[in-house]
Amino acid sequence: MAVIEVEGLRKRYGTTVAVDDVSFTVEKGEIFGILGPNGAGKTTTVECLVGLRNSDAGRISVLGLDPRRDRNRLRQLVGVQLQQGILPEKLRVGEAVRLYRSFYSEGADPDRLLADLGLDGKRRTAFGDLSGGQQQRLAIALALVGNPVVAVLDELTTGLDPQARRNTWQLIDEIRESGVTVLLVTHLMEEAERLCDRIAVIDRGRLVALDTPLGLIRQAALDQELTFRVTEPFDHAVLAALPEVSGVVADGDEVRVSGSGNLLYAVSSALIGLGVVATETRLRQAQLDDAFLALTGRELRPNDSSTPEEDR
Ligand SMILES: Nc1ncnc2c1ncn2[C@@H]1O[C@H](COP(=O)(O)OP(=O)(O)OP(=O)(O)O)[C@@H](O)[C@H]1O
Repeated sequence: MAVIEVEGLRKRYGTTVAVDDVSFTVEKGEIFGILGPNGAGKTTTVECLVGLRNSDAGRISVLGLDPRRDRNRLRQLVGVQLQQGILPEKLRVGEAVRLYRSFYSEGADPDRLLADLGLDGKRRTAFGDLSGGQQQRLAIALALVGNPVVAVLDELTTGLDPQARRNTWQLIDEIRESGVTVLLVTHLMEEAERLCDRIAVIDRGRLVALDTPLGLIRQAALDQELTFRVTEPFDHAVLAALPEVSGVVADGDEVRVSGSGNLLYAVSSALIGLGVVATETRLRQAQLDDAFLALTGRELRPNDSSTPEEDR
């Protein structure tokens, strides 16, 4: 069942086309990623979805509701954590969660939620005194306090150190297990690959591809690369003639074979047939970032440009 339907979404700011004819659907219970570089139009897309921004054209349905017309009803059903959740520095954690809880007719127990997010010891701590990781967890708590059917999380782990990032990912897994549909906006390849069931790749406002992480890699039809060392020279033409092989390059005793399909099996069998012993064998499969580069012609920004903050 589709929880979110977007058809032909367009949004421009003056002469900048931020979102250009984007269409996708999000199914119940999935973690759906919107992946793209800075300025790709990700935030604008989700802002339109949750009724924070009016689109110029297109049709949006979230849980059967129109975000513009039914914004108040939708607010009860969709939890939103947008970039840089800004709270007053002096607002305490417990106060913030109770305040947000009061916006909903039904919702989570604030104390239980804080305990679940590992913030129960921080109830009396001011927002400004939290670490980056704790601020993120509070932002997630605020997005979940209304027991939403759909959670929209924008740049969830930007600025977190690797450990805090992994903890947050674990949390998202748990949110999904509780039945919440998650729309995750990210520019982090690893995050998208680790968490998302399907990913919409957006570049310069346009939807470039939409598939599972593995499907995106397959769509990009990228080669694998097999590297090994040999103790004695052999006839490379035997490997080059294999249907799985697209190229063979030798550098001293190191051989690099690129290709597709069951490359490892095909090359290993051929080497055994030749009586050649291969050592230090390594197989490099294409990753999502290779697929992104192949699909868009450019790289995402390096893993994370912001300064990681310690998760105290
Ligand atoms: N309020 C605004 N007024 C004018 N231009 C805007 C506004 N908000 C976004 N833009 C422009 O629209 C384009 C898409 O921006 P958007 O924030 O949606 O992208 P994004 O993919 O979320 O990027 P980021 O990850 O940097 O937030 C960019 O060129 C941006 O400069």
